Amino acid sequence: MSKKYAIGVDYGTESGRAVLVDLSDGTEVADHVTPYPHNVIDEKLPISGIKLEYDWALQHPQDYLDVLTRSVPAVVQASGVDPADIIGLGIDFTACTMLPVDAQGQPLCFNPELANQPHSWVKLWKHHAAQDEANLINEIAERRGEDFLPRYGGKISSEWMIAKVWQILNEAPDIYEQTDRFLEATDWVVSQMTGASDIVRNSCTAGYKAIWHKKKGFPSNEFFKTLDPRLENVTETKLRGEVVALGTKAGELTESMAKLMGLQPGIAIAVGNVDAHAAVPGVGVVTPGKLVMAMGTSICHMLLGTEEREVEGMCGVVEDGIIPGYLGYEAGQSAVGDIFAWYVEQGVPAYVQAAAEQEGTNVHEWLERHASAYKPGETGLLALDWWNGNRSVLVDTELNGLILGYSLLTKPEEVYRSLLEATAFGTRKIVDAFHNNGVEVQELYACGGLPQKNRLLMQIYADVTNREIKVADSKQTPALGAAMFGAVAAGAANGGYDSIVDAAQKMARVRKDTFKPIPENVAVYEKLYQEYSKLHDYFGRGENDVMKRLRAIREEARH
Ligand SMILES: Nc1ncnc2c1ncn2[C@@H]1O[C@H](COP(=O)(O)OP(=O)(O)O)[C@@H](O)[C@H]1O
Ligand SMILES: O=C(CO)[C@@H](O)[C@@H](O)COP(=O)(O)O
Repeated sequence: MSKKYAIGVDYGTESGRAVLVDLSDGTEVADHVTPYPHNVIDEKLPISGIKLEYDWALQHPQDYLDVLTRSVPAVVQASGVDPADIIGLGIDFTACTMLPVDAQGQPLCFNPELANQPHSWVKLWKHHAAQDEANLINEIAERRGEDFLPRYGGKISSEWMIAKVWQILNEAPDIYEQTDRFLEATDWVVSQMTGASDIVRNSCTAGYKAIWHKKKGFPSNEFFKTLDPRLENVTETKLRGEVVALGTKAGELTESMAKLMGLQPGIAIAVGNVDAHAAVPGVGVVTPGKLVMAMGTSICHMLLGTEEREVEGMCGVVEDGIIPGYLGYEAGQSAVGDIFAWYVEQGVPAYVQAAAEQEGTNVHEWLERHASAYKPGETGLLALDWWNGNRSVLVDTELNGLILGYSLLTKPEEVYRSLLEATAFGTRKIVDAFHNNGVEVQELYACGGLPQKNRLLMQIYADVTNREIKVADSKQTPALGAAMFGAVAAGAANGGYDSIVDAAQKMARVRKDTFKPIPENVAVYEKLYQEYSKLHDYFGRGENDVMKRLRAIREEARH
């Protein structure tokens, strides 16, 4: 039999990338990135120019289709592989990235009559404007003693499906009415490839983002009715659809999409998946004790366990949510690379930019090099990494960033280093929350853009967590994982695999070089972490709500 291949498509925050993978050993034969033409829409709507409120983050669904019709043919062409040997395709996506669609499965924002309504567009995972709804969901769930709350670390996030759906109902009841279904973007894109009239939902986003449970289903109608009588039947109406397990074949590629994507019609299309979750088999992790960090604009922390434990502020624990047969745990930090990007774009003096340009390097690399000259603790700075709120363990999008310890002598590279360290302390909080609550974390695995870009960052993470970090060999780990799920959807009989464990064992690799904790650094960072924890609790657990008061004053000033 000739060699067989699968394609994985990874939908990130700013771009989508396709990778064509050799199924015999996981070699990434070709990859191609399509930046989203509309990127993150957070100021004004396309075409109408209507201004968006603070904390909004939308996307254009056409950008997702563009990735399929640009990046997929590009990898096929670059690889020289015969399309007849490409047997499956899987995708992974940011989540909860959701959209309202009509009865034909078309996004409401494609309708020219609705395109000027912000609520008809895709709400990106980092759309944080449904916090009021999330607060009420949590209050009511707690009052009613809903048993789902502990599975989500005690709090449902404003980033997730139910809060976003409720915000639409509250602020644009006409859009809510005209919505046939609310879909995760990952399920919508899959339906566009399979043409399935009966759209399927994947168990991963249903479980982590829409409070669905393998045995118990969604929360009761009674619960939704208490939230708002208009939501009583939402799970049977606008959230309806069969929920199917990861690795399942959602359907086959249609003739029309095959033509646009340069593939053969009829190949297996796997049900959608989440970027961070796909990355776990992508680095070869299929057993407990190994925390996978998908490190990019944000970090998602993924871990397998054998028992359901309650862990403060985790995003969720879902049976079979990552790898069948295990409980999949997720936690995360809402901004990591985004914080460094903010500093590089908004905080760096002109002389740094000029120096970087003169040396033919970028500003991140310049700052990393200069920050590396400092020893842990030497900057005298300490920061809280809440530039985009706190996802775990506090689950509060209304918290903000903080840097302490400035003096007239503070240098830009010292600030940069303090930001790298702050994100490492945030990760340590998550590692400790799992480990101290019975979900062991022995070693760390890193993938995503950051481990390839910043060695100082990775060494700081090893030192702060006092754990060895293995780095994925793949440059596109979530896409590799998605391709594995595509191969599983195709099945061994067609040259793919029968299980994700088989696929991961054959196709995933980590680099030889690892980041090991340096004992002197560990000791200093332990002291700094204790200080970080004090600040964390003081500003994050209600002792001083100054961050929330500042937000309220800002809102008043804006209106
Ligand atoms: N040298 C660097 N050091 C640290 N962060 C960097 C560096 N270069 C880029 N970044 C950050 O990496 C992030 C993008 O990560 P990447 O994994 O490529 O994207 P995504 O999260 O969208 O998948 C951006 O937030 C950017 O600020
Ligand atoms: O929240 C999740 C997964 O649950 C992510 O999709 C979200 O943090 C976005 O990830 P990226 O930073 O784009 O890699």
